[in-house]
Amino acid sequence: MSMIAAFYGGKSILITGATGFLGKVLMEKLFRTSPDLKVIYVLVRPKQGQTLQQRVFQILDSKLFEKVKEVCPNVHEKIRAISADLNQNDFAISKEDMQELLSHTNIVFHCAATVRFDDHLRHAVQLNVTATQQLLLMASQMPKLEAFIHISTAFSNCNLKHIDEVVYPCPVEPKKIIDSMEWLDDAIIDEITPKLIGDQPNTYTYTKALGEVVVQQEGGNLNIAIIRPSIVGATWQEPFPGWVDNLNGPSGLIIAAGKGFLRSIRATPMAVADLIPADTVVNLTLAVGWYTAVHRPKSTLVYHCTSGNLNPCNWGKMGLQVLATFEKIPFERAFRRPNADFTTNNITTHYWNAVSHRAPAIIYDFYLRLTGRKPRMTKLMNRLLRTLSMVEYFINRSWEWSTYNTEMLMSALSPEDQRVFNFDVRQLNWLEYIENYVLGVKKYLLKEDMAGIPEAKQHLKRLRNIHYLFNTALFLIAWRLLIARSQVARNVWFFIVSFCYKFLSYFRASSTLNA
Ligand SMILES: CCCCCCCCCCCCCCCCCC(=O)SCCNC(=O)CCNC(=O)[C@H](O)C(C)(C)COP(=O)(O)OP(=O)(O)OC[C@H]1O[C@@H](n2cnc3c(N)ncnc32)[C@H](O)[C@@H]1OP(=O)(O)O
Ligand SMILES: NC(=O)C1=CN([C@@H]2O[C@H](COP(=O)(O)OP(=O)(O)OC[C@H]3O[C@@H](n4cnc5c(N)ncnc54)[C@H](OP(=O)(O)O)[C@@H]3O)[C@@H](O)[C@H]2O)C=CC1
Repeated sequence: MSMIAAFYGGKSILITGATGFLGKVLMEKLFRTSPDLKVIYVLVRPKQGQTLQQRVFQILDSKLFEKVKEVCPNVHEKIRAISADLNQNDFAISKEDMQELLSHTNIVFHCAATVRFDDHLRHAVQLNVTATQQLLLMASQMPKLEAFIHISTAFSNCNLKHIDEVVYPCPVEPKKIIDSMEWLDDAIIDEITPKLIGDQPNTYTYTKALGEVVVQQEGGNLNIAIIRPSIVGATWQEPFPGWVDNLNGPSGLIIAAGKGFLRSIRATPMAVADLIPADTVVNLTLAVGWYTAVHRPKSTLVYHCTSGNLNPCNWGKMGLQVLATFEKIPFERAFRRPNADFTTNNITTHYWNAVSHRAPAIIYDFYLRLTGRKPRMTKLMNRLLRTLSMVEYFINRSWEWSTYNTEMLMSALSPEDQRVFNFDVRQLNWLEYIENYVLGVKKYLLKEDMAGIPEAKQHLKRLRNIHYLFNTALFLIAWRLLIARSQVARNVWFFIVSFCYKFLSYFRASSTLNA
């Protein structure tokens, strides 16, 4: 019997960010392994004209939860959606709901965050710092609380090369930042943002670092742990391989490469691609929840959930495997044949951006205009280039994350828990994982049918022929222009033609003799 699964039985669990990528996988695993848990409270905001209930039921009715329905048929009754906006005071939670949360919650998993790299500092601070502070305040009023698990990111200190499982101090105290956001106007915030974030690449990593300091400073007597995942990718094994439902991290770029939009990417092939599957993160998170509640470590422990030091894979290997998978499992209606390449040089990056990204987009938009349709490719390409510029920082560097706490926890688990809540990334076969990832992107993100693969392959063959035809025509035109202008080119041309003629004459003569 799994001790961890048994621990969550009968518990009331509060999850923020349950409608997000990681939150959904976390809920799924909890319901599947501990179907006798009492209730999961999820803080949700109404969105896109859907009520809370509709949002939550839509998640429960998705493919991700198919296995849950078998072991926990009454899953709909065990989830309680609470209307909340983490940007508001007291999260805009009603008094009754707040009372219920405060008096019943046993475990808190704080996953909600803004994960956009370009978010305005005010918003990023509100969600990643102030909301964390408020949640801690709420947690301190929960008499039955056993553990508070905060999800951060391994990149919260990415200005360092070697990162230990400790909370690093920030140059400016989070409290001062929170206060200043209240009275500074947007223009001034824009102006001081680069100075404040210093050597951090964006407001996301900066505010996640501040959030950790808040957790450490304001955790009081709570039993707290911090989890730092690196780049969270599709699921490895559970509930099935390759599940992913948003474009963050590599997923959007895999689509862009598979559809033929992405041709070149400024990345260091030997840099470590520190991906970590979503189910691995969730298994560690649940194990940490159990350990923190049962063993009550004296200080706040930080757990790195990374792959680079235990089972490294680099961007070069990952890119090649992604491309190899497109051969077997192509995406439908590709714009061009998938053929993305890595470059490390600024000049070649600009060159390929102009030649392989912008020029085809402009030509295609021209064609769309000519045929009376709305141009859209340039806009899409600009968005892709913007995304590339945002992720460049992370794909041209390698980091070393120590994993003592994570390894300590692994050895503290029973063999059964090590199996059910496996977070040993050394067992991961990257080639298999990446293939399943690409397949998952096709199935769950693009919602493409496997039956369409032969047609997609045909389409790629047509694109290849068009490509050859286009290149041949381009070469002939260029050559024709050259021999019209240059005596040297003309001489070379006459030499080639006379050589071919002589060769043919010789061939014809020898075949006549043989006959
Ligand atoms: C050889 C091949 C190799 C390929 C593999 C290479 C892999 C490299 C991967 C590197 C990843 C590095 C990640 C580092 C993560 C750090 C760790 C964390 O904690 S970070 C935690 C993780 N956080 C992150 O990863 C956040 C990163 N993302 C961002 O910060 C922002 O998306 C942005 C600033 C990049 C673009 O902002 P903006 O231009 O304002 O665009 P919006 O977002 O507002 O979307 C507008 C519309 O476009 C749509 N769409 C969007 N992207 C794509 C796409 N790629 N495609 C297609 N469509 C896309 C989107 O659905 C939307 O549609 P609609 O709803 O309007 O219909
Ligand atoms: N994905 C990754 O690569 C990595 C993620 N992480 C961390 O993991 C955690 C989860 O990330 P992930 O699941 O990928 O992120 P998502 O963007 O998929 O999910 C974010 C969640 O936060 C919720 N949220 C955002 N704003 C509010 C708000 N104002 N009020 C209430 N809820 C809100 C979202 O709700 P809604 O659905 O309503 O928008 C959503 O449920 C984050 O803390 C992130 O920093 C760490 C490392 C890497």
